[in-house]
Amino acid sequence: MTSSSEGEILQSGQLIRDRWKVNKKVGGGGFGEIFDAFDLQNHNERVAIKVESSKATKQVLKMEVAVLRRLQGKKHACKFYGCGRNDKFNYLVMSLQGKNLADLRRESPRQCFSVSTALRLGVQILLGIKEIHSIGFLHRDIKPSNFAMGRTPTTMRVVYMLDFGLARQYLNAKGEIRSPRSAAGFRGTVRYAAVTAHKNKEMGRQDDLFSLFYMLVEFLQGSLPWRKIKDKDEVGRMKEEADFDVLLEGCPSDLLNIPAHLKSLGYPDDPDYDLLEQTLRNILSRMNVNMDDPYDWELNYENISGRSRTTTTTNGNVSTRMKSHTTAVKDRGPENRALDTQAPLTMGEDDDEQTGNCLFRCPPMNSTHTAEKHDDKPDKPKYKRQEFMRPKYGAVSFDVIDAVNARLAAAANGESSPKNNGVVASSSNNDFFQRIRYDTSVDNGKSAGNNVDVTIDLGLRPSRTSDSGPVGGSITAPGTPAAQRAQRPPLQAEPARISKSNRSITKALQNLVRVKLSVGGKRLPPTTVTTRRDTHAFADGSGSTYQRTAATTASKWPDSFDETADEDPILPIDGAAVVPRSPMNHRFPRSNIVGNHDFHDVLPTLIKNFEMFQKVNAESSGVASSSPSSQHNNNNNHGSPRRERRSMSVSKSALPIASTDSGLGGSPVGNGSHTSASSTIMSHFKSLVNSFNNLGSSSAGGRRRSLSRGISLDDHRSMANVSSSSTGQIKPSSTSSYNTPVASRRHYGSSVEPLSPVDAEREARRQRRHRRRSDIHGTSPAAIASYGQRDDSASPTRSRHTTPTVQKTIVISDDGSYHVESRLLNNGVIVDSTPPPMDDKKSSNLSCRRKRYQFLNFAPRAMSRS
Ligand SMILES: Nc1ncnc2c1ncn2[C@@H]1O[C@H](COP(=O)(O)OP(=O)(O)OP(=O)(O)O)[C@@H](O)[C@H]1O
Repeated sequence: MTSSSEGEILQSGQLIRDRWKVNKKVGGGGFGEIFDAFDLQNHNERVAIKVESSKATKQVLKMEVAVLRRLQGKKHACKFYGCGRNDKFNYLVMSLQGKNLADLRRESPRQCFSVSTALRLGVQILLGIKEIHSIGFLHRDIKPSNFAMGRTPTTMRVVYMLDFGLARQYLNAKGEIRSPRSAAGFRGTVRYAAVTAHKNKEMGRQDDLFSLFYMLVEFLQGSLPWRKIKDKDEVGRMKEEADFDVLLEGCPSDLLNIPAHLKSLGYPDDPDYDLLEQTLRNILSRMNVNMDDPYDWELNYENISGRSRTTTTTNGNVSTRMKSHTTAVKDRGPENRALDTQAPLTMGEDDDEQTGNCLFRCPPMNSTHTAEKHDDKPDKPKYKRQEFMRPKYGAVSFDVIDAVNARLAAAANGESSPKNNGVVASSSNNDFFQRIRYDTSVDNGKSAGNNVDVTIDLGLRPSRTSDSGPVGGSITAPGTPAAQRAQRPPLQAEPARISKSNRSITKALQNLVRVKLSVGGKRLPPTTVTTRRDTHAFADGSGSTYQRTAATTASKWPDSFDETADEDPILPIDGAAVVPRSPMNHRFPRSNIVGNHDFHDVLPTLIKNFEMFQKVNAESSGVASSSPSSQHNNNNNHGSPRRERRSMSVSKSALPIASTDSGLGGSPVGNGSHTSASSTIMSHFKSLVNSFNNLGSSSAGGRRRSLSRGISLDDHRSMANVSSSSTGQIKPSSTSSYNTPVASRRHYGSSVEPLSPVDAEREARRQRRHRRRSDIHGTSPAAIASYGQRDDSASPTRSRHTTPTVQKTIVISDDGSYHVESRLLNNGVIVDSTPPPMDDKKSSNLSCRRKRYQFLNFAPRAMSRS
């Protein structure tokens, strides 16, 4: 069989089952092509044949057949004539209808319908949806191009529902509601899909009706605010944050009842179809609209000013009113018709919208009965971007922002909750919390899927910098430039939302893949907070995740039409960019090792780290900390062995610290306090240095050789620094950082302070343990370095051919605080970065593998969950 044109399955004149003679193509969507044909056995009656290639990856016609058969006898369903398949295609023969509603709206000069037409269409569509729900199915792709007017004199004013390819049974054989899946792939068309679909949740009946609501808004306003947005998640966020008052500006306010009702419904709830219908009918009756009044197109779109068609009916324009769609359908040759139906692939199914035709605003209702004309003067675009949104940003994955900020606000306000381990931030911590900046972005990059990055900027500045106000966080919309980010208002912590945050954070963090830390504006490498499957992306039944740009996502046509099939795996369609998010192309494959960390695991650690910073800072200012631990530290004589050891260190490590700053933390420091501060800092340094040594020794033996081979240029430069510091003074360089090569770490450490016999013994024990473990597990830095370059599947032991280098940098801030950055370089490329633990006891207890991931100095509890 040859096609009449490339890509078409049928050709004009072709006979199917010796009964249907193909005339021409009248439509094409994502899943099939629709041909106009003659029924030779039925007085050449015109029929529509929907065909799909038997080779199509996505077979949906079987579902269509199943649903259409069940819908027979319903007012808004096409007549079913037959179906079949051969080795080339599957086909469904049904009654031929007229133009679809997307075409009809586009043909309107204002791209919108009058209120009369829009709401009467709305009533019919509502009833059509009610019909499909009544047979136990959801449509899941409610949109204007899936509704068409009849084409015969008796059907031309009836709306017909088309395209059941994405339908799903929500009732089982017993008529009970099927239990919802915890995660369902996105189905539908992005522009009209309900938020539920955007969230990949199981859709319910209310979601079909929500799509109807969006259709109505578009009918009335001429467009939807997200019509140009390509990103599905962004659209979802816009929908969730939409202010319906603004969305329906100038429309009958009763329409607000529709989303209000739908929002109150959950998956199993029965929508109140009558209430919705009544809402529409009430408006119509208030406007004195008759259901028999002509539709806009029957009046050739004359005088469409938003005024009720009732005025025009008095014009007696009966001939136009009764004009059949037959003509219109006939007029549309394949060259016009084939592609002007709703394209399934893009956000804007309307080509003209995509090419930037400006929007026209539907005149407000109160002008309906006035003589005021709106016809000639195009109104300004209905929606400016984001105008329609509420000023809060907390939708979809962005819940995490509110949640994080609320939690921080709670901590900063001194509230304690079990979730933050009872850690109460003192009022002196407020500065710290105010300076924590959360900056998120949804990354819809080519390979990363719908990940959410959260950058936590720990503004570790001395508290004296009170002039620096709170750092406003911002949300980065996916794919939007920084400029757009800047437009958005700073995130405000909202105590009122704390309880919601507590709930939503876990949910939101399901999508949270990476956390980036930056200290004092310096970005640390990303780490994973949670590695739960990314349910936010397009997930198929097999667990792999797809990214795609197609507007309509389809369910699979099972081999046998299994109505109880629980999964609707999606398949790539129509050349859409599909990137299976396999472990092989995950951008940060190794982050999976980290395990599932809840934010609540992270926060206490942050707070603890901060407390340590505070303590040092307070001591450096000569102010005794009021916290018991600080007092204890000051007393120097009692408490845990660790404290005692640290106290010992203090006495031994009273080395002068030369700093470019006038004093530690900028505070005037007297002799005593200077000693105390420097001692404490030195004790921390000692921990750090020990960590250096430990990691260096962990690369002993053959692997160590490979490490030392790879000292980079940076390393050599930094060795100069080190030698200059080996005089026993730690001298921050102009950048306040030291680069410490592997080969010199031990020397560097010794130069700071020799280990006590106890510490030396402990150290030796730990190194031995460390060596054993890293050899057994292949987690030596060399192995890790290589592993970091590979995908998940790469074996750590493939590291032999690489020349990894460990580069450590101590970054000392002006205020005396510091942190250590550790980088694993492979052939000069940073493959991993791991600040060593700040707590030497902890470090001695943790394996090399664990230490690698201690960006946040994760609490052992959190680590043990990985
Ligand atoms: N029975 C019919 N009579 C007349 N036109 C039809 C009929 N069925 C479909 N069409 C036209 O073909 C277009 C595409 O049909 P349909 O939606 O069934 O295909 P699809 O491949 O599922 O499209 P999409 O992916 O856009 O949903 C419709 O918008 C409509 O204009």
